Amino acid sequence: MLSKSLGCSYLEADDFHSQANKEKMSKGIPLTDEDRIPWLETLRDAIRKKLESCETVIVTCSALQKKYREILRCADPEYKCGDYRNCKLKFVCLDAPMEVLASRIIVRSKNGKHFMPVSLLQSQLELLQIDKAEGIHMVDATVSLQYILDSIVALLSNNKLNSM
Ligand SMILES: Nc1ncnc2c1ncn2[C@@H]1O[C@H](COP(=O)(O)OP(=O)(O)OP(=O)(O)O)[C@@H](O)[C@H]1O
Ligand SMILES: O=C(O)[C@H](O)[C@@H](O)[C@H](O)[C@H](O)CO
Repeated sequence: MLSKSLGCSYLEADDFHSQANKEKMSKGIPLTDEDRIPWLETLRDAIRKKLESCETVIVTCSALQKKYREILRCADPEYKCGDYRNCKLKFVCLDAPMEVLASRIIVRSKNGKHFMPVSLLQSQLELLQIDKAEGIHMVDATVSLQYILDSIVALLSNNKLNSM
């Protein structure tokens, strides 16, 4: 929705998972760093290609930990570790309480549309770690999709990302 509204390209991180990672998650087994690092590196390389051709790209990704986001930030060849403000990659966190996320995942898995079972939600939230210094904007994800879209477009057009 956001990429369409901006007229830019879009990458969904789940499309970069290996079959083995997807099978593991569908069995309710949380991924480890060993599983995640090659996945994040492949996604990083895909983002880098977009940046090299001066494209804007929207990426949706459960980049739960700072160290995972650091891998993605390296898609910007000029990124210097910790220099979040000057990094070309900007992060927005779609924030919702566990119960809301759980009910959405349950509906989605009932439709057979996704490999992610609700049993993995707890382990995902336990990993979620955001350092204030990263300047990541939290966007309320309990509201309508249109309102979420408008909030992110406003952050982008006011150049507010990374300026907390
Ligand atoms: N603001 C919203 N209001 C109502 N339903 C929503 C909203 N956002 C997402 N959903 C629903 O929640 C489910 C999960 O959304 P979606 O697949 O976009 O999440 P995601 O962030 O990509 O999740 P994951 O990281 O697990 O892939 C979908 O069925 C979607 O329709
Ligand atoms: O790092 C991980 O454990 C995975 O990337 C997960 O976060 C799922 O793929 C995602 O939540 C479902 O979309």
